[in-house]
Order: sequence, then structure tokens, then C-alpha cells
Amino acid sequence: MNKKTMRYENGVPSANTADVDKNIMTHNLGFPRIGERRELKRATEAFWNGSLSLDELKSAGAELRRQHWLLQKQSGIDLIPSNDFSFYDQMLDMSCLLGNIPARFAWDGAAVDLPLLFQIARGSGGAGCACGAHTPAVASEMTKWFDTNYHYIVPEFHRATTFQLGAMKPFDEFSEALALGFRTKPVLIGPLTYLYLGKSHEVGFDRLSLLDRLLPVYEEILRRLAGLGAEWVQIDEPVLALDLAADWQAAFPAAFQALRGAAPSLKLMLATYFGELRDNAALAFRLPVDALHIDLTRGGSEFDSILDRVPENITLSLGVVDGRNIWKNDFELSCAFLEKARQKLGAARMMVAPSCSLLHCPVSLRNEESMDAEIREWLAFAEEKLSEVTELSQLACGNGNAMALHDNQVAIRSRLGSARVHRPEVKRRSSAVTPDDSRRASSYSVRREKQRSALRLPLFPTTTIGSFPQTSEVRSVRRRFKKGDVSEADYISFLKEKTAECVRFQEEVGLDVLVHGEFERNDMVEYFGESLDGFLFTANGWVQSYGSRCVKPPVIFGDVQRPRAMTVDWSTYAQSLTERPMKGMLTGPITILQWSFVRDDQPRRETARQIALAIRDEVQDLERAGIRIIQIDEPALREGLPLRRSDWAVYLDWSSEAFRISASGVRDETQIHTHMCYCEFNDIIDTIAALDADVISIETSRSSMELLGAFVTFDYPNEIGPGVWDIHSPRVPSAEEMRSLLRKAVAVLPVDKLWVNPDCGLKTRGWPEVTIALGHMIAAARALRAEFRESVYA
Ligand SMILES: CN1c2c(nc(N)[nH]c2=O)NC[C@@H]1CNc1ccc(C(=O)N[C@@H](CCC(=O)N[C@@H](CCC(=O)N[C@@H](CCC(=O)O)C(=O)O)C(=O)O)C(=O)O)cc1
Ligand SMILES: N[C@@H](CCS)C(=O)O
Ligand SMILES: [Zn+2]
Repeated sequence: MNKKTMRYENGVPSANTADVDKNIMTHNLGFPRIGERRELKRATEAFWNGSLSLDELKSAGAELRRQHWLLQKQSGIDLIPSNDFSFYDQMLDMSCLLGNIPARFAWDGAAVDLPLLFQIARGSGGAGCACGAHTPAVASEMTKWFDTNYHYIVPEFHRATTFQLGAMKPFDEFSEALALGFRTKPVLIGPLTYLYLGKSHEVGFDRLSLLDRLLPVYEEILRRLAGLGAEWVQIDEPVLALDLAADWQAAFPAAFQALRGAAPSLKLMLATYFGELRDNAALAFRLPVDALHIDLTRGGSEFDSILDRVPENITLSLGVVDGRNIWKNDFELSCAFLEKARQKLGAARMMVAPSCSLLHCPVSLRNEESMDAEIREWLAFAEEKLSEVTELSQLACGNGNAMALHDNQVAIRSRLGSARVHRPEVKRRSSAVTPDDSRRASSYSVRREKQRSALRLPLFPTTTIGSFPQTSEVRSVRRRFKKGDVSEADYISFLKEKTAECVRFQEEVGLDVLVHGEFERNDMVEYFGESLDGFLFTANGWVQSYGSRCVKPPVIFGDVQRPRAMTVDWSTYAQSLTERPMKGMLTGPITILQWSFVRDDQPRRETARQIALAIRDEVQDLERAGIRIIQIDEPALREGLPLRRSDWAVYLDWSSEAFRISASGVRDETQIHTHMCYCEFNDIIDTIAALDADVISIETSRSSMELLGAFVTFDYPNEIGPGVWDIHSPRVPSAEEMRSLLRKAVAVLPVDKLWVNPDCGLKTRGWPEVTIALGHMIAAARALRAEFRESVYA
């Protein structure tokens, strides 16, 4: 968008049309529910551990909702969302609302309450079920929400699936808000997105065929909301930013006709986000809705064509404030979009909003008192973004604050020109990378023999993914250290003690390749962010990752380099305690990139390469220090894929190059592992193979080894550790369960390529369950070793 298309008077966009002084409505698509001090996390976990009652948990939720509605009102938002709150996940809430409860949870048909919802999310029965009365039921699968670091609970579908109104949440929350004086806009995941993002395991069954059974429940929901006094309802269909097959596209018009017909008095807002509409734009315009929300932070290039085609009866909601990043909005750029829309549509037919729900942003900059003052000026979190929306709406209709625009532009220019952002030596090194820097010296088959003689591991070698329980003791000592209440020397010696205990435990339980436990890390990305130049970390910038779990993504504001070794001391200390191989543990460049807030003043591929070079230096330092196995985790590689397939090749090219730059600077004997979790591997299996890691550990247990299929079909050349324990569930699987998962793996993969490990790191688990589960895992591996030794070594 050309800034010159706007007219300014005294620095404020001029308002010289008939629309002057007409308000442009503002709205929000969703607010972070976790709370600015993670109040929801604390309350939920307290309920799980029995120290908070259900009523107290519900009150904590209600208090957060009240605060958030009030805050949005005070920020000047006209249409405030409801039902964006969730105690766990909005997709799981939809499954409950639609009465789609997996049969193994023995739902009795009464309104789904929180305990049942949590069982679906976390599994029930066995060691994990506090009440002890439930039969073991495996949790529903969890996977990434589009290209974000948020995880949703995957709806399960069968030929026999039926739907019925199963919960009252959107109605209760709408009424609750109304009683407080807020006539909110309830948010629902749309029927197509709900079906699309679910899964069926039945061969030949197409979940789209469930639409006819699903729609009547949506119709009932809309009727009820209208009956309660709702004026607007937001229906999220983010799948419209994906490549949709013709049958999915074709399903939209009739579905929306049904929704429209159900409650003619309701205004329906179709919300799309995370990308351009492209070939789905014409379809979106044909739908009988009152407003269409588009994401202009990602779909700006198609804005003109959208504007040309938007039907007369549709209001366009312009998502100009980035809900996926933390940079201050560039008001000049946004006003240019708004001005164009105003000229074409008029103020009455447009709205201003964030690009998507603010779920993916930290709550407020208010709590960042100690943040670097210069950089703070460049940022806007959820609360500040709402003010931006309001200010933009005022600027766009000519009654904006000239100072607001001026200050905004000063901040934007200050970042672009800051010497803190640019390091010439980093740029020089990055541009001097050659193809040799991203290739191991020898082929995998040569490396494999050298590594086998060097490491002498048994058949089915056992290992873990890196982290061991981050107990409240560990976290609270770190907290006291950060506050200055514990000295650095005491903190280090505490961590050494934990590491030593962990090494002893691993030897005793019988693991073959050990890890140091990652006790010194608050998080696998934040820790590296704290050690690298070009990163800023926040004090309270929490973002929900799944359920009660949060992350604090660092902010990459400038050129990245490694001032000193980051992990070598911990790995060498841990190695000094054991004869068994100690795996060095690193987070890969794409995962660091993907789970940070990334600078937007240069291409992501350039930032990725800078991080890759920093990690490469660390890998080489670990090797020099005698570490023979190094794991470079890349769980976010898949998540970073562009949503449209035509954009994949470019991303896969630079992202796999970044991984290989980080991994290729070592000798043949050094074994490089990687790890990926909570993603589908099928569509990028060739890229995964091209990473050329000697060993990959992957999450497979929740899907009962289904995710291994891609590796089998592709004839994956290197070694694989399919996860046998779903560490996101408190349920501890038996040795027999793990053994049967391993049998599935040996049925399809060569036994001498298989490793045995959990799905992911153990940081969220407690020591008692880790002790039992790893004992079971070792027993399962030993049983298989006994079974297969003869056939392999014969
Ligand atoms: C592997 N995963 C990760 C993702 N993204 C990341 N950035 N990191 C990941 O590991 N995405 C995909 C998956 C998602 N999985 C998880 C798993 C676990 C968590 C998690 O446990 N998060 C923690 C917060 C972690 C952290 O940063 N902790 C800090 C702060 C500790 C803290 O809360 N201190 C308390 C005091 C504690 C006490 O006194 O008992 C306080 O400050 O009040 C630290 O360890 O120092 C969580 O608790 O949610 C996230 C994603
Ligand atoms: N090494 C990390 C990987 C998580 S994806 C861990 O074990 O927690
Ligand atoms: Zn993982």
C-alpha cells in the first residue's frame, strides 16, 4: 500500500469526504485468556492438583472474563468478543458444544462440564486420574493451530458421529457479559473449519459428509444466541486461507445459507485470518454474511482486488493490527489501507480490527517495567494493540490525534534506523555462507559405520528427548535467583546437584544415551534467546501454548550472534559424571525463529541463517569438548510451513538449509540427532530426510504410530526413534502398551534403525510418573532386544 494515497492535514489523515466524523466501528476477534499474570494457568493447575474447587476455578475464569471485557471496553472497542475464553482450548470447547465426545469417555449426554472436558484433553484413568474411578481413556490428539505455536485438541470423527447441543458455554458467557453491561459478539469456530481440522481413522470415510448432521446444531446455537439478545456473531473460518479442495469449497454456500436462515436477525461476521483468501475470495463474497474480516498483515497484497469485489451488502473488517507479532503498528501504512477502504466503501461499511485473535500475543506491556526503554517503544502487546485499533479508526475518519500519529512514526523510524539492530560483521558472515557449509563431509552410510564403532550402542538404544521434570522446586529456585534472592554460585550448585541426580537416575533406570536434564533452562527457546545477541526477553510476555502451558517467546529485534558458548559447561559437566554417552542438547534455528517474535524488517530466511550460524558454533564447541552425540531440536519446522502449498518450496529450501548449516560442521563420528513433535510428517518427509540428521526422534504414541507411516512409505534412510509415551498426558502407559507400539514400528522398519524414546521432553511431568514410565520403556526395549537380537546378529 502506497502511503501517498492518503491525504494529510497537520499530520492527520484529512477527512474531506462525506464520511467525515462518521465513526468507523472497531472490534476484536479474541483476547488472551491466560491473564496478565497467568492467573488462569495457576487456577487450572490448582484445580487439577486438588487445591482449588471446581466452583473456585469457575469463579477465577469469570473474573478474568470480566476484567478482559472491561479492558476492551476501556480501550474503545465497540464489538467485544465472548466465547473466546476457554479453560483449555477453543476447538475442544466446540467439540463439547457440538456434543462430539469420543465414546471412550462414556459421556452421558448431560451438559459437558469441566472435569470431562479436561479428561478429553489430558486422558483419564491409570496413574493420571486423581479420582481413580475412571477407566483408562487416552487423551484426544493435540496438534498445531495453523502455523502458530498454539495447540488444539483434534476433534474425532467417525461414520457414526452424531451431534447435539452438548454444552452451554457460549450462551452462559454471553448472558454473563450482558449482565455486566457488555453486549458481546460471541465467537464460534465455523462448521467447515471444525470439520476440516478434525480427524477420522476410518478408511474411505470423508468427514465432510458429516456436515448435514452438524449444521442443525449450529443453527440451534445461533437461534439461542439471537434469543438471548446477541446482535453479532463471529464465525471463524480460517481454513479459507488454505488450499481447499473443490468439495470443501463447494460446501460453504449451503452451510452458510443454513446458518443465515436459522437466525435472520443476527448479523454474521465471517472471520478469515492467517493468510490471503486467493482462490477462496470469490467464494467468501458469495456467502450470505453481513461482514467479512480479512487479515491485512498477511493478505495486504490482495487488498485492492478484494476492495474491488466486496459486495454492497457486506461490511469489510480490516485486520490491520498484527495479532501474531509484537511490533508497534505502522499507522501510516495502516491508514493508507483504511483510507482506501473509506473512499471505496464509506465509513459505515468498514470496521477496524486486529488481524486475528490476540491469543497469540502477550497481554500487556504494562508489566514490562524493566525492559530496555528504547526497544519498549517499538512494541505493542494485546492491550496496546487494542488502543492502536481505536486510534486507527479515529485517524481514518479524520478525528484522530495528531500526536498519536507523530509519536507512532517516531517509534517506527527509530527501530528501522537503530544501530542496535544492525551488526555489519553478522551480515558479512551470513552472506559468505557456501553450499559446503550445509553438507556433512561424508554420506550417511559412511557416518553410520563410524558412529557405530565409536558409540557401541545396543539394539533398540534407549534415550529421552532432553528435559527432565521442571519441578516447582527448580522453577522457584530459578525465580529466586532471578530476583537476586539466591546467589549465582548457589544457583549453579543447585543445578549441578539436580543434573547429577538426573544422570544417576538415568544410569540406574538403564538408559543408554543420557541427557543432562535441561534444568538450567526456563524454556528451550527463551533460554537461547537470553544468551544470543539480537534477542530481547520479556518479564511477563506469556502466551498460551496448550492447556495451562505457556511460553514466553523472545523478541528478535536485531542481527543475531553468539557472544559465548551457551551449553558446553552443562554438557561437559554431565558427561564427566558418566561413562555413557551424554547427548548435547540444542534448539534448532527454525524452532528458535518460529517460537520467537521475529523482526519484520528483513526476510525470515536471513534471520534464520544468522541463528543457524550461532548454533553451528555451539555444535562445534560441544564436539571439541568431547560430546559425541548432539541433538538439534526442530519441533517447529513443520509449523513454519506457509499455509499455501505453492509457497512451500521456498520455505523448505531455506529452512532445511538453516538446519544443515547448524548441523554440518562436525566430524563423521559425531552423531547428530534431531527431534520433532506434534506435527504431521507426511507432506514434508522428503525435507526431513534431506536434513540428513543421523537419528530423528518423533512423536507417534498419541496417534498409535500412525505418524510413522510417512517414514515407512518414504523409506526413510537414517535412524528413527518413534515416541512410545505421550508425555503430554498424565496417564502412564504400561510396558506392554509401549511394547505393542514398538512392535508396530518393527513391523514396518528395520530393527537396527530403531531407537526407543518418549514422544517429547519430560519437563511437564513429575518424577514419580517419569520413574515408572521410563522403567516401563526400558523393560519394553529389553523385551524387544531379547526377541530380535538373534535375527539381527545372526
Ligand atoms: C515443546 N514445546 C514448546 C513450545 N514452545 C516453546 N517455546 N517451548 C516449548 O518447550 N511449543 C511446543 C511445545 C509446547 N510444550 C510446552 C511444554 C511445556 C511448557 C511449559 O512448561 N511452560 C511453563 C513455563 C516455562 C517457563 O518459562 N518457566 C520459567 C518460569 C517459571 C515460573 O513459572 N515461575 C513461577 C514460580 C514458580 C514457583 O515458584 O513454583 C513464576 O514466575 O511465578 C522458568 O522455568 O524459569 C509453564 O509453566 O507454562 C510450555 C510448552
Ligand atoms: N529438548 C526439548 C525438546 C522439546 S520439543 C525437551 O526435551 O523438552
Ligand atoms: Zn518435543
